[in-house]
Amino acid sequence: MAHAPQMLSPEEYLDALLSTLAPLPAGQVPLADAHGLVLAQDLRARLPVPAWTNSAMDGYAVRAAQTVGADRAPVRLPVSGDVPAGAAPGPLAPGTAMRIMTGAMLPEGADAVVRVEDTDQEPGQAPLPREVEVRARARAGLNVRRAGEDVAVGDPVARAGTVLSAAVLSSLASVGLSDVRAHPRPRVAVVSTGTELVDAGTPLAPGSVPDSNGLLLQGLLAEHGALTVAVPRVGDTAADLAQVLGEAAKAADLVVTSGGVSAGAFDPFTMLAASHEHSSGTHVSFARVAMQPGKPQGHGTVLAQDGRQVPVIMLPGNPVSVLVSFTVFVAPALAVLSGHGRREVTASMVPVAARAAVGWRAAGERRQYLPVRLVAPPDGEGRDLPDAPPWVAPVHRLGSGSHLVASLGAAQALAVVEAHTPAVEPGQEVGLILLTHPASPLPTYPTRERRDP
Ligand SMILES: Nc1nc2c(c(=O)[nH]1)N[C@H]1C(S)=C(S)[C@@H](COP(=O)(O)OP(=O)(O)OC[C@H]3O[C@@H](n4cnc5c(N)ncnc54)[C@H](O)[C@@H]3O)O[C@H]1N2
Ligand code: MOO
Repeated sequence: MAHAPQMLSPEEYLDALLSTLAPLPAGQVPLADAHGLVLAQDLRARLPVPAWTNSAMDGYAVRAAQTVGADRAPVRLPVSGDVPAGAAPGPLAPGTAMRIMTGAMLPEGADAVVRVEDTDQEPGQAPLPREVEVRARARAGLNVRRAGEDVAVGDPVARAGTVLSAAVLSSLASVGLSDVRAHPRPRVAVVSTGTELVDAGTPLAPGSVPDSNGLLLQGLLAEHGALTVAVPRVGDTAADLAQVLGEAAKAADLVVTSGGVSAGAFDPFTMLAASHEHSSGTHVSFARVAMQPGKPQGHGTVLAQDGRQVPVIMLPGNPVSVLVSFTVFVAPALAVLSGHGRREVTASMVPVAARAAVGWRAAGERRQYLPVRLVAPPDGEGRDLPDAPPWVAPVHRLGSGSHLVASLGAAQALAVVEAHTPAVEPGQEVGLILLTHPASPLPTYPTRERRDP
């Protein structure tokens, strides 16, 4: 009798997978194309922010000393000019005020801005008045934004490893940068294996199945900032698989496949590994990982038609296994390719705490990853505590069954239950990994028991 090899823990398998991957080489990228990329250099400000001292309000630039007592007895000042945003004003003549707009450069000699509301002038469009009555006392610095008060030239603004978020990009533009060294977005080919697969919406012949994993993986890749470059489908022969993999890998930094990695008599990856490994240039190894779903896994390299060896991650075919395996293995692999450090990537995988609102069956010797939704706390359970852990419930009464694809859309997160947990009891603490785009609003699947036909 064949003995199954010992199972690896998810951490052991992830470690083995990540040790084969390196960040994609960084290049110069215009800021407009860099959203979501990982910065590959430390950056300092080339401009101060604000670039010049300017007004925080629409109003009148003055010398503060000339407004002393204006709160009790209004002070009338001649208006010597107008400063719209973008203008470079001349100096403020002593004893006068200049009308100024928000963001416009403060004239030399002025040290405060009186809001238009604190004068006799109406806010909004109006011709330049000859005089203004100031009705509030301005202290030096009132409504003035000083040059360099946010950052000065040479101040550090971002470190290598920073994700170029919308806010970071705006900060880099403000300090005078136009492009940065960043790691590119990983280009990924998705390969669905299985002769049973047909396009979504195609009338089903007996035995065939709509290809949902292709769409699932393509969407997950987009949600994780990767580019999908090919989505071929292949039947269950090793020769076809080798050909499709080589073609798909051509424009890719990574190939992700689903299906064909278990013990089935027609599983093409196992056939490929057994018979074609050396002639096809495919080098893959398989593991059994102590997780449910997602036990059979594989990774290695495939020979692309352009001669490169391209990493491949092979996921099991069951759809829930694909979502779970993507979250636990592919997402960290993409993070490493994208330029994140391995230690930081593995640290980010630690689940947060949650509580089970209902009980469910655990997964024996395997760690369970169960699709859940966030629910209201059961009556009387810490509803008012601001930092109370969220409560969760399975999206489906059949729990973590790896085929429950139709209810997967209701999942907001995966509950993580350690191996050898006899069962999850109501109120028990479990781990929680939030999904990238949790479903909202929440359907409940399904509400009634069904009898098998
Ligand atoms: N004797 C054993 N059988 C199985 C074992 C085992 O250890 N011994 N492991 C089971 C586990 S766990 C899993 S997970 C599956 C993994 O199987 P494969 O990776 O070989 O996947 P397939 O057999 O190709 O497909 C499984 C299932 O998923 C459906 N599928 C596949 N691709 C798609 C797709 N693109 N879109 C939608 N659905 C897809 C497929 O039709 C099957 O129903 O093996 C168990 N068996
Ligand atoms: O481990 Mo399989 O992924 O149960 O379904």
